Amino acid sequence: MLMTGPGGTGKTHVVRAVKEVMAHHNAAHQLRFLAPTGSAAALIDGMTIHKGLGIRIEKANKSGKGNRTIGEGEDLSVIMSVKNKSKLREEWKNVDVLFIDEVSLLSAQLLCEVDYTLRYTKEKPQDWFGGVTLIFSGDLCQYPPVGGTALWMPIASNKETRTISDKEIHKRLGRMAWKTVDTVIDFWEQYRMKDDPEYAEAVQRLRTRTCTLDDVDLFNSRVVRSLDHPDGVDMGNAHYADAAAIVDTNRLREDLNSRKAVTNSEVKNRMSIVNAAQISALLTGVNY
Ligand SMILES: Nc1ncnc2c1ncn2[C@@H]1O[C@H](COP(=O)(O)OP(=O)(O)OP(=O)(O)O)[C@@H](O)[C@H]1O
Repeated sequence: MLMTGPGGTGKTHVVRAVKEVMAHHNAAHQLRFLAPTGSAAALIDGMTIHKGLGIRIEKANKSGKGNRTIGEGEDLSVIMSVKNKSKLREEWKNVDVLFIDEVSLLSAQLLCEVDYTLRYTKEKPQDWFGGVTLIFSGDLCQYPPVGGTALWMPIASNKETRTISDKEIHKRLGRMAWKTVDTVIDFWEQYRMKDDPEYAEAVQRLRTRTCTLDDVDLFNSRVVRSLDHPDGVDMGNAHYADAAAIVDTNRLREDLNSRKAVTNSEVKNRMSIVNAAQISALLTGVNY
């Protein structure tokens, strides 16, 4: 099943609600919640797909460019990797349903690995996803996967070749796995921007790449104030106390969040306390 619709229509909200209902009925162990990235996983209190299914990030063939000749009885499993096999079987033995959120970030190649891993883990090699029911949630108009092929991308017709790269095999199998989705639920009611219908309509046009020049003016009128944009929106203004800002770096996000926390504590006449964390592990190649 696929639950889809524009951002802010409540897809993640439903995923969270299902989780709570199942926990209430002591059936939480039958469901797993995964997402392609750490941030998306955190929103549903889940794990990344790689962690939840023990999929190694590096490939057996690191370049992905090496060619394999198909039809020589070669087993696909040799180019896949599943670690801690018995641990994985134990962890997944009671799981019947897997939710994957932010599906636009899921590549065909990774879906192929999810399918293979579940077949192996559930010991049902003949069944798609090892017989586990997959519920995808997300919006395919949003960000595509990094370094992989989007699930909606059609596969080019077979060029009568017997030589095919690992990456291509994964892509084709992932696309076939995606094609097993037979139920689509469309979300359309806007919750996140319900108090700002003008903005919601412009965002909807941005989603379908049909923005007007007025939309561009509207977006530009909402740029946060900075040295580059001295006339921009002042997030410290009480009018914008509940406004969400979209930023392009984690650093800027942290900066805005801490300023907002200080403003909120001043408005509510509360003291703000900053706890500095000390990094004890040495991470090579990372600058702080
Ligand atoms: N049925 C609902 N009733 C009340 N509030 C809701 C409902 N559904 C969603 N919301 C609220 O609307 C906001 C957006 O919801 P949510 O994050 O689930 O949307 P989404 O479709 O997953 O968006 P995105 O595609 O950007 O991840 C959240 O603050 C959520 O709490």
